[in-house]
Amino acid sequence: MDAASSSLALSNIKLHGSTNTLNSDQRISSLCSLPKSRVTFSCKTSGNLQVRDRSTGLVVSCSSSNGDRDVIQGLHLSGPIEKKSRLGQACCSVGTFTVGEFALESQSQAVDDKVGVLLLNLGGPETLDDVQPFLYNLFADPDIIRLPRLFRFLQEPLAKLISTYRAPKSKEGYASIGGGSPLRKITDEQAQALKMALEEKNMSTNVYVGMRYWYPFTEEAIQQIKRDGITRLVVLPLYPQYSISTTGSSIRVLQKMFREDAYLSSLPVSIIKSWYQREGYIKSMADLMQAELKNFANPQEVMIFFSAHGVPVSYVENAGDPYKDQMEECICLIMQELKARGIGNEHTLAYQSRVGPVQWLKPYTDEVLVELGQKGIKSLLAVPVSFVSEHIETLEEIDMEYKHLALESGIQNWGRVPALNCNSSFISDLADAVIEALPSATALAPHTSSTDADDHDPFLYAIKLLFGSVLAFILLLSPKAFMAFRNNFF
Ligand SMILES: C=CC1=C(C)c2cc3[nH]c(cc4nc(cc5[nH]c(cc1n2)c(C)c5CCC(=O)O)C(CCC(=O)O)=C4C)c(C)c3C=C
Ligand SMILES: [Fe+2]
Repeated sequence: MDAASSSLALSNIKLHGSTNTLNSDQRISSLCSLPKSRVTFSCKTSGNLQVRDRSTGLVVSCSSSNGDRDVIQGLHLSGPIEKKSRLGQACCSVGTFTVGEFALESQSQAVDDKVGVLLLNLGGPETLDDVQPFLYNLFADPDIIRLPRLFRFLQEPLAKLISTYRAPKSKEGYASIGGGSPLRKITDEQAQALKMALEEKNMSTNVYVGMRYWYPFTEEAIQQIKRDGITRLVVLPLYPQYSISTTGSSIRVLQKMFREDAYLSSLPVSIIKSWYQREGYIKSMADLMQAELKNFANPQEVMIFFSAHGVPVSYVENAGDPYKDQMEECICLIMQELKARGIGNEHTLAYQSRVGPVQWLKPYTDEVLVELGQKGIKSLLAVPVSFVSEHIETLEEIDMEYKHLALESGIQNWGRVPALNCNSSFISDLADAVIEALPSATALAPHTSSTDADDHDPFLYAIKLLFGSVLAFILLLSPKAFMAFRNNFF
């Protein structure tokens, strides 16, 4: 069969089933007129067929909302073409089929397509000796302490100062949960579970963990991705809601690395910036809450208390951080899901873990707990909602400090919803999110050799240093500013 009749066969995809869509007939046709050696057809997931130009990486997706059957029939395949997946949708079985002059690799992926998934997370100190250097990395991040441009040169000395003075208090916290953060272990387990969930959905991937402030650092994960020759990458931050201080900060690191590297700058990447609204996540949260409510003697009387990690108000009001809006919408969705299950408890949202001498999102968790106790609330279910793993702020702050405060304030029955960790419906939903994101992978940034022009201009740098030092000196000499700084950070 010649190239023209192959494109005719591909056009059949569109004609065959009314619900089928072809992203671009023209692109499909032009792909079909390429030499056979350059084109790969692959059946990625149920309902999804992809045609890929091996040389340019150009991918055209054809999707069918009613399963693969139409797509596959449209291609006039011969041979054993389908089997039922667990979800009841048709999917391709392994084998090679002929479409015009082309071979259709009907296994779950083309052989030369190496899909990577990069899980982004914050990272945590593994031993008490790691605490100060971990805090240094955190406070040295310009997305965590946002200094005006003129003061940026103070970032590192300030990080050294704050981390040194905060370390003893943080160490106490980490000591009380066993001497270190459980984050690396849990994130590694999530990576493994995600890889297996993707395999069950016929997608073979390498899953990497990239932490922002501790090992394994994002930079290490990216080096491994390069070594492994990954051809498409999905970036999945393990924060359901987007904040400049979390997902935003990690993406900034990635963008810098990708700009400066020829291989990375042409690697097709898809970033899932937030996923708090996904049905699978909402349902998994509702499942955990429903189960926990059953532990109370009178479940319907329990106040549901969502406690989210705070961010400074200026992030939301001045820098346009969508975190607060996304958090509120997320809570609405969870409560709607519970209502649909006949659970209509009262609920409230507060923000925890504030650090530093600035206003954070209100209301504050500790203040609300006291008020609820005073109002006569007797039963309370705490729901950590900004993070999907157990960590110091669930295990120490909520389970110890806030529980103690609540009981002291008159609340008699206390419960806490566990973090999702490796919950199977949650992990399965993350796998779906990866599969859905993959077709839109495109190159992140054009390759440039260097970026910040100011940093290389010695005159501009000297002026900034001079003015910055004078201003910093005046600020630190102000007794009010100094006291606010000392009381809030340490
Ligand atoms: C969505 C979650 C988080 C947001 C938003 C966030 C913002 C944020 N955090 C700090 C300061 C600290 N965070 C610390 C630890 C920490 N924070 C999160 C999550 C969010 N942070 C996690 C998962 C962890 C790690 C926990 C672990 O188990 O190790 C710490 C260190 C711990 C401590 O000393 O309290 C600090 C400090 C700021 C300033 C900020 C927003 C600007
Ligand atoms: Fe934090």
